[in-house]
Amino acid sequence: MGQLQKILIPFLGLVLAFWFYSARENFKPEMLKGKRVIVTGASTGIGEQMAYHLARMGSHILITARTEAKLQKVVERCRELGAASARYISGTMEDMAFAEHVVKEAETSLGGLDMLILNHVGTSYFDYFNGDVGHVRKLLEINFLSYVAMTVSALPMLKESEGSIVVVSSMAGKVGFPFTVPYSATKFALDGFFSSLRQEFSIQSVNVSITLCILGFIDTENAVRAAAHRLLVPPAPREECALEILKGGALRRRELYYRYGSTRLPLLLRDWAAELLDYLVRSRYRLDSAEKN
Ligand SMILES: NC(=O)C1=CN([C@@H]2O[C@H](COP(=O)(O)OP(=O)(O)OC[C@H]3O[C@@H](n4cnc5c(N)ncnc54)[C@H](OP(=O)(O)O)[C@@H]3O)[C@@H](O)[C@H]2O)C=CC1
Ligand SMILES: CC(C)CCC[C@@H](C)[C@H]1CC[C@H]2[C@@H]3C(=O)C=C4C[C@@H](O)CC[C@]4(C)[C@H]3CC[C@]12C
Repeated sequence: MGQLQKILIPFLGLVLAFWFYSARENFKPEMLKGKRVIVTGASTGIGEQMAYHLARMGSHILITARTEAKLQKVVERCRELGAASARYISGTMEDMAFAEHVVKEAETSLGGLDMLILNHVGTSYFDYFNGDVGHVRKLLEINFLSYVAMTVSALPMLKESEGSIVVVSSMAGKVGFPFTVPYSATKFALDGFFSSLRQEFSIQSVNVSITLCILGFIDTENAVRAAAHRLLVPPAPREECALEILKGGALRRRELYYRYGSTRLPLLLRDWAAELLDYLVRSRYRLDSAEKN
C-alpha cells in the first residue's frame, strides 16, 4: 500500500499538472496580426505602449485621446513599427456622442472591429476626498459611462467578429485605497457593469469575451507624478504591463492581474481578513507627508 501511494500520488499530480497547463492556451503575437483594434487613452502611458505592441504585431490600430499632437506622434511611431494601419481621432470622452463616433470610425475605416480596449481615465487627484460631487459625476462620465457607450455601439461589430472587450481597471476597483475616492468609485462601477454583462453573454451564447484588468501601481508619468511620493510601493513597468493586458485580451481571459504578487495575492485576504488587508494597504502609504499638504 505504501509503495502504491508513493507512485500513485506523484503520478496523479503529474496528470493534473499536464491537464491544467495543456488546457491553457499560450499567447502568440500572430493572434493579433491583422486584427482591428481600438485603444482609448493611447496618447500617453499604458495605452501608448499597447499601441506600440499592437503595431509590432501587425494590427490595424485606431487610437484616441484629447491631445492631437501626441496622437499624431504615436500614430507615426506605430507605422514605423509595422502596424497594418494606424489612425487616430481626437476628442473628449466627457462627450458620449464622441465615444460613439470613435466606434463608428472603426466601422467606416476598418470595416469592423475585433478588439475594443477601454483604457482612458480623466484627471483626478490623489488626496483626501474633497467633497466635490461635480467631480465625481464628471469622472463617472469619463471613466465609466463612456466605456458603456462605446461597448453598446461596438457590440454589433464585436458579435460579428466574435471579438473582445478589454477593460482596464485597477486594484482600486477591487479594494478601498485612501486618496482615490472618486477614481475608485468609477473602477468599482466597471466591475459591476462588465461582470454582470459577461454573465448575460454566457446565458445568451454571445461569443464576445470581456477581460477586466486589475493593475497595481504602474510607472506612467501621470501616476508617478501624482502618487509616488506618498507610496512605499515601487511602480511596475508600463511596457510589460501593456503587453500583459494584450495577452489577457487575446487569450480571452476573464480577469487579468498585473503584477500578480501585488494584486492577486493581497486580494486573497479580501473576503477572509478585510481588516488585515486594509491595515496592510495603509502601511504602504507615507501618511505624514500626505497630511502636511
Ligand atoms: N498608472 C497606474 O498606476 C495605474 C493605472 N491604471 C489604469 O490604467 C489605465 C491607463 O492609465 P495610465 O496609462 O497611467 O494613464 P495616463 O494618465 O498616462 O493616460 C490617460 C489617457 O487618457 C486620456 N484622457 C484623459 N482624459 C481624457 C478625456 N477626458 N477624454 C479622452 N481621453 C482622456 C489621456 O490623453 P489626453 O490627456 O490627451 O486626453 C491619456 O491618453 C487607466 O484606466 C488607469 O485607471 C490602473 C492601475 C494603476
Ligand atoms: C499594498 C498593495 C496591496 C498594493 C498597492 C497598490 C496601490 C499603491 C495602487 C493600486 C492602484 C493604484 C492607483 C491607480 O489605480 C491609478 C492611479 C491613477 C494615477 O493617475 C495616479 C495614481 C493612481 C491613483 C494609483 C496609485 C497607486 C495605487 C493606489
